[in-house]
Amino acid sequence: MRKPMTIPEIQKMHLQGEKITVLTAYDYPFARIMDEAGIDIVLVGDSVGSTVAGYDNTLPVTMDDMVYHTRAVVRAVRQALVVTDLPFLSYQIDVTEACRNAGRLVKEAGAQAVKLEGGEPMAETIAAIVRMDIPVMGHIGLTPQSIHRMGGYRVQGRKDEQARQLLADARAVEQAGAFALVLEGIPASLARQITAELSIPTIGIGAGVDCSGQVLVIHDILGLCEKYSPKFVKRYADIAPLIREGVDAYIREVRTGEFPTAEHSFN
Ligand SMILES: Nc1nc(=O)c2c([nH]1)NC[C@@H]1CN(c3ccc(C(=O)N[C@@H](CCC(=O)O)C(=O)O)cc3)CN21
Ligand SMILES: CC(C)C(=O)C(=O)O
Ligand SMILES: [Mg+2]
Repeated sequence: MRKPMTIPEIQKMHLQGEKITVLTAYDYPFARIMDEAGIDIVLVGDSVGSTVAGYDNTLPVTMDDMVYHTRAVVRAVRQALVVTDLPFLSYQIDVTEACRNAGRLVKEAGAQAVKLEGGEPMAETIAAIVRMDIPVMGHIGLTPQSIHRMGGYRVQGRKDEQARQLLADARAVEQAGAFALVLEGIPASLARQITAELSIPTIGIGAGVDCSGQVLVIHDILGLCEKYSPKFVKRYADIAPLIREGVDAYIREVRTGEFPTAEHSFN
């Protein structure tokens, strides 16, 4: 049996140069399947807003949403490390509120670590959460909670000045005590440079092959989210037609009286 994933185990993988695999999950059945497949980290992302709830972006997602989805995922996971996103407005107002909300995800929901978006300006917040012995994963580059500042989901760090800022952000997040850093939507060469500069692992999404690991949204790799098609998504399966096939057959059989038969009925 595989060893349960822990923060020290992630550090060991990184030291040994093993790629770290991360996928999002928001519910029991998906989490169960990817855990059994051997995923290293299950991320309960605030992308639950776009994938499951049908919002246009991640901003409406609440702390209660994240607690609910994390509890479902935690019940399913036996081996992987469970990390949960702090949603918009749960950590930006002040450090005290950030600490309380990070604590809720661990205490009420069972997350083993939390993730939050932002670089240098978030260093103090990251350090305070880490001081409570809650491991923090950073997230810089294309940070979806900054959609209105960015003016849409745009690749970040293409200009020299922005690239320098992202490198400073990455250093600040590491310095604050984060155990890993998500790099989203930045040029591959910049992600390679940041990964080389840091001693903590980087987890890329749209950040090229030279990150220490990769993360994608489960609905995207299975063809269940047609809303966005970012260049960085690879569709590994197309399950929407399978779902449609099952639903079509059910509707047809109920309408014709083919279902239920005696086999599905009680005497
Ligand atoms: N299902 C899902 N997958 C995600 O990856 C995801 C979410 N939801 N919700 C929150 C954000 C939104 N994300 C996105 C969405 C679209 C692009 C996108 O279309 N990017 C353009 C880049 C354009 C440019 O060059 O600046 C692309 O072509 O990939 C990127 C990230 C990532 N996150
Ligand atoms: C895509 C990952 C990094 C994320 O933040 C999310 O799923 O919310
Ligand atoms: Mg997120």
